[in-house]
Amino acid sequence: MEQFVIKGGKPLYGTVRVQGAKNSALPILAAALLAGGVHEIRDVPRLSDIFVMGEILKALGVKVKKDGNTVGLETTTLKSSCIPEVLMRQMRSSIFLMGPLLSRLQEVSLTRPGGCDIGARPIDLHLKGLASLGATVEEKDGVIHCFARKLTGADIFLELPSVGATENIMMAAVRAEGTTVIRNAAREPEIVDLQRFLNRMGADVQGAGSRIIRIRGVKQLQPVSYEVIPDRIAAGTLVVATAMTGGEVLLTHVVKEHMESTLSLIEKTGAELRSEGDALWVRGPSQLQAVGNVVTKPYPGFPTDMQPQMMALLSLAKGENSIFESVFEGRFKHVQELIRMGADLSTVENRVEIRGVPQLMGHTVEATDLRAGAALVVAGLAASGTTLVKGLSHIDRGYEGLDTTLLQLGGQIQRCSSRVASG
Ligand SMILES: CC(=O)N[C@H]1[C@@H](OP(=O)(O)OP(=O)(O)OC[C@H]2O[C@@H](n3ccc(=O)[nH]c3=O)[C@H](O)[C@@H]2O)O[C@H](CO)[C@@H](O)[C@@H]1O
Ligand SMILES: C=C(OP(=O)(O)O)C(=O)O
Repeated sequence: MEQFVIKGGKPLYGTVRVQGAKNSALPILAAALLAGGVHEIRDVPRLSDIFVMGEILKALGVKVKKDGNTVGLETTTLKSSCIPEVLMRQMRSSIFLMGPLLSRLQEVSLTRPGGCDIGARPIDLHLKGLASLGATVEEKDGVIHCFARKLTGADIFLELPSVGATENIMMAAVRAEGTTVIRNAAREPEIVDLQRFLNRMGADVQGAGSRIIRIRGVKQLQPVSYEVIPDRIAAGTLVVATAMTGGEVLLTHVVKEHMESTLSLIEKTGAELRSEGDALWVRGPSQLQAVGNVVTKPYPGFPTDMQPQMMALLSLAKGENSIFESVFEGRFKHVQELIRMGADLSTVENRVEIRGVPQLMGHTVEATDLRAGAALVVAGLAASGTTLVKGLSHIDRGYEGLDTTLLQLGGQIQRCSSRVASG
């Protein structure tokens, strides 16, 4: 087992390029199945979730070729519509294969997806959406079998603006007969990126980024070469780390407009931010200030994927804050770990009250999910003494070489096997 050994208290300085977006790359790799031929997807971050997506695609018959951050897919050879359970369990994003397989092969068999333990994360909206397009959905002994000789456009209202359900329905609808309208659609930038990718392949999708998405079915799609957008959560995590350590960092490959809610909160803590083109300059304050109540919301609200990192930051802010988690009911597993590091936090249902402390202290802590892990790393960078962060498999799901990136910025972080670190 590996862990990070972090010697805290050193401000981050330097320039770093932000990775491509995990949450764009995963649905786009799945969407490539919609068109037979050779696709090239660029700026794909090297993450364990991307590796798993590659393994699933291979298991379905696709030829996958990786060269650095470029993934080549030969999808003509797609032959299976059955996703192995062992791979389904490894991540939530395995669910993205449903829409494309149903569209291309008229059927898909899979089990419920795995992923981070941050809540129940049902898939009812995905299944209802596909059923509205004419698919029959049957579940027996834990296996979901979904089939449709023909998919037909429909008017679909999502009870919640689910990111994954919006994307799955978009992918299933692009080759359906007629027009599909998704109402109360999620508006995340990654949905706009998926629309751009689908349209580049020849689809007719309009409205992503707004509450209503219209998809006019087309007969044929072509393979394409495409570059995914920058990762707004990876960028936000580095901004938080800079602000917490009182450092000064220039991030490149950033779309600032995708980060408005995160950046406006971080600015309120006293950090200075300036942007030009795709560059974002951050300087941390000598003392972080409280911002009041923070509530996670679907985009354009403050993202749940930044909540744990923001909690680490506010733990050091002068005054009192609270964070209300409105998206996932179980996304507070980092709270106990931050308390071990000296944070003054108390939880009441889905709200955490944060009373700022002058200093966090190094401790041995465990990442229980991806962003909880990111929060513990940024806390460790700012803390006095040494922090050991266990559970790196969670962090590696979403950050490409987080340790290498932080080392490049002068952070004192090392990836070690637990035996070496404790011996
Ligand atoms: C790969 C990817 O893009 N992952 C992101 C995506 O996850 P994901 O697409 O899984 O998240 P959703 O937007 O679907 O989930 C939002 C809420 O809807 C609920 N829900 C969802 C689907 C469903 O069928 N039924 C249902 O009740 C969920 O339990 C949750 O409470 O959006 C989340 C919310 O921004 C982010 O944290 C994840 O990083
Ligand atoms: C929860 C996350 O991702 P996923 O939906 O892939 O589990 C995340 O990126 O923080």
